[in-house]
Amino acid sequence: MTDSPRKLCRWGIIGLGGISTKFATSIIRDNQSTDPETPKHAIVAVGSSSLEKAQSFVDKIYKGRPEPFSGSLYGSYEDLVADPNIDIIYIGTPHQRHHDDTLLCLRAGKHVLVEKPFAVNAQEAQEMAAVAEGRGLFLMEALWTRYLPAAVKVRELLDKGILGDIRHVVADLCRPANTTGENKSEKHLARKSLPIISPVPFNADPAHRFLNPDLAGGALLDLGIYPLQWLQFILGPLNGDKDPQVSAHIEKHPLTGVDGVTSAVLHYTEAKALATFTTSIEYFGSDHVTLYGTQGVLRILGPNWAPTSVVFTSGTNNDGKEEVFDCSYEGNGMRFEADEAARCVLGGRLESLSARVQESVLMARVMDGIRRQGGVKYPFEVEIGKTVP
Ligand SMILES: NC(=O)C1=CN([C@@H]2O[C@H](COP(=O)(O)OP(=O)(O)OC[C@H]3O[C@@H](n4cnc5c(N)ncnc54)[C@H](OP(=O)(O)O)[C@@H]3O)[C@@H](O)[C@H]2O)C=CC1
Ligand SMILES: O=C1OC[C@@H](O)[C@H](O)[C@H]1O
Repeated sequence: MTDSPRKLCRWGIIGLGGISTKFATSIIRDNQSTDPETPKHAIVAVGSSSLEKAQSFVDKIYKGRPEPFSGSLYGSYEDLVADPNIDIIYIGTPHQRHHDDTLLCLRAGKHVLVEKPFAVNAQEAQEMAAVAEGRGLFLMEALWTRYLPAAVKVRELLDKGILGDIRHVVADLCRPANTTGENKSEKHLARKSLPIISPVPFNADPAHRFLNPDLAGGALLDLGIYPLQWLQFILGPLNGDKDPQVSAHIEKHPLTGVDGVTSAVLHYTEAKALATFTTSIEYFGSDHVTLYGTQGVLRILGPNWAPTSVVFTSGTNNDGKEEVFDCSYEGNGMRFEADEAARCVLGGRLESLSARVQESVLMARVMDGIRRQGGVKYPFEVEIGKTVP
């Protein structure tokens, strides 16, 4: 008896900046899954603002590879979505484009994996969900963290009930948006001139997507989504899919007025648990997740977008036995989410159970609520949470 060959998932990629480079590198270079149920990945098309950029993207990704790029290059997203050889499109554009780019792909009949945050507000998120559902297409927010070994371990431990009742979860993520320093990604000029509210004490470029209101910059949508998705991952299932109640404050960034420091308390009323998070693009701060239960404490360590270990302390006094779970992995970790999207698409499933579309809509609603309380509206919104039609 011969084994049946592994299926092949054929990817198209649009928006060829920093994260698309990491994603593409991971799916073709990182150690691939050996699970016979997980398809192999092939990049069959890349679409960019110019053909030259598409060419230099594949030159970079395939440099030193035994196999050359044999797919198609497109100088526009519209051309790429018409390619009949694509199974699924990965969207790596900035926040404010996720809605339009997702609809472009879905309306061309393509399944979609769209970068985080799913959309800039719940109105956009709901429309994306409705179009995917109406056309029977797969749609997933690229919450890559949820597919990493640490998240799989956390789910396993929680399902065993090791914490007793979870009463409180703390998850923060604070990193300075030093856009001319080491975490610089591609810079793009603002399409409008931006008001300079006051000088800031570090090298921050107001046109960069971290800070640019036209690109829905700010801490909440870029970094805050990570702690928020952890809180949802942990408490959402215990809350009967109901929205948590939110109380939030925002300190605006002095340079452009996007959210610079944002804190929220979330009350998961059905779960009878509280959760708190702070996110910032102004300073370097805590990036762990801690779960406090009646029978112990669970710490998820490492930047919480990509944790590499989980530590459980049993007992009711934080004095019990400590158990450390190593959850490290090879490569940059993006291929785990790609594996899941590929399994879904080739298996005929319309969403991933670990990142359901309605949960992305819920998180967009929560973030709208936080921005309403903090008074942060993007220039393209008629009011907070409502994009100009
Ligand atoms: N999962 C993760 O770990 C990470 C996720 N992200 C997410 O990925 C997305 C992109 O971030 P990142 O890769 O850092 O951004 P970059 O600025 O590096 O790249 C974005 C790309 O989008 C395209 N684009 C289309 N319209 C615009 C526009 N108006 N302004 C700028 N770029 C535009 C460009 O590609 P082209 O010219 O080819 O069309 C550009 O290269 C964001 O949603 C971000 O939150 C970012 C970093 C890490
Ligand atoms: O998603 C992200 O994770 C890594 C960060 O450096 C980046 O700003 C953010 O977009």
